Amino acid sequence: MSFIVQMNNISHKFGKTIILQDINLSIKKGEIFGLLGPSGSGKTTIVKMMTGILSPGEGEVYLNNELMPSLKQMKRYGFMAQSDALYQELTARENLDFFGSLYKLSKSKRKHRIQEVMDMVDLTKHLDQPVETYSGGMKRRLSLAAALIHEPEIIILDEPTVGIDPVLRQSIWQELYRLKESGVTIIVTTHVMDEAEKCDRLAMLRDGKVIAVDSPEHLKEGIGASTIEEVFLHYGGAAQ
Ligand SMILES: Nc1ncnc2c1ncn2[C@@H]1O[C@H](COP(=O)(O)OP(=O)(O)OP(=O)(O)O)[C@@H](O)[C@H]1O
Repeated sequence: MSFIVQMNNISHKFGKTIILQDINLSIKKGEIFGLLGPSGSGKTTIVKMMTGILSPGEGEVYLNNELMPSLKQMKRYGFMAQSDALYQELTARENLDFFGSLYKLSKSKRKHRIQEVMDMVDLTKHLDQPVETYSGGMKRRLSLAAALIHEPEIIILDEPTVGIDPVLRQSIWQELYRLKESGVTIIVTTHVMDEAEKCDRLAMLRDGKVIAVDSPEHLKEGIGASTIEEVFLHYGGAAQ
């Protein structure tokens, strides 16, 4: 089995506070891997380490068997952060063109990809509208489009559907399934149980520790639970 992302014995402190303790995670190519845990459990810190934005105090992160941070590997990621990193006064097209140029895509490639990713997130009609006129949900979808512009092999989404209505949430998940079908590995953080159910495998986090890792079905079967919430409570997690 080849793993696209590996985190080995990761521990981390901010000041004197221990934030992560002995994290070991192996993510398979082409799976949707969820990090589920309450606010402050360390999800964002973990994904920042995966992308190489943050170096762990102890332990190693490997992407495609290469030790992170590696500039070459960093380009293989698309990262959709919690707060939208968009230029409000620019149009969607200008924003995407800018992100595409950061990844050194040619002008014609950018033009082609802008059309493709905007189709994916159903925003083509709003391409030439300034982002400040977008609704919150539209901004989230545009952020997803921006994270996909360079055709990344791995996409990391930090709480992608926070503040998004159920219909849009569904459409973002449909998009994630389509990406998975095309071989993209998807890593998603969430504190929402029903979203966790949609992942192929799930790591449950509490206080900077991994308390369980498996598919949602196996996690439930293992303890005879009918919901992921029950599993989380069983392993010592807190309610949302
Ligand atoms: N730069 C920092 N300096 C000090 N403490 C930090 C820093 N970044 C995060 N923390 C702390 O680390 C802990 C884990 O934070 P993290 O953002 O990884 O959690 P999270 O699970 O993503 O939470 P949320 O769901 O609220 O985003 C929190 O207690 C947070 O206050």
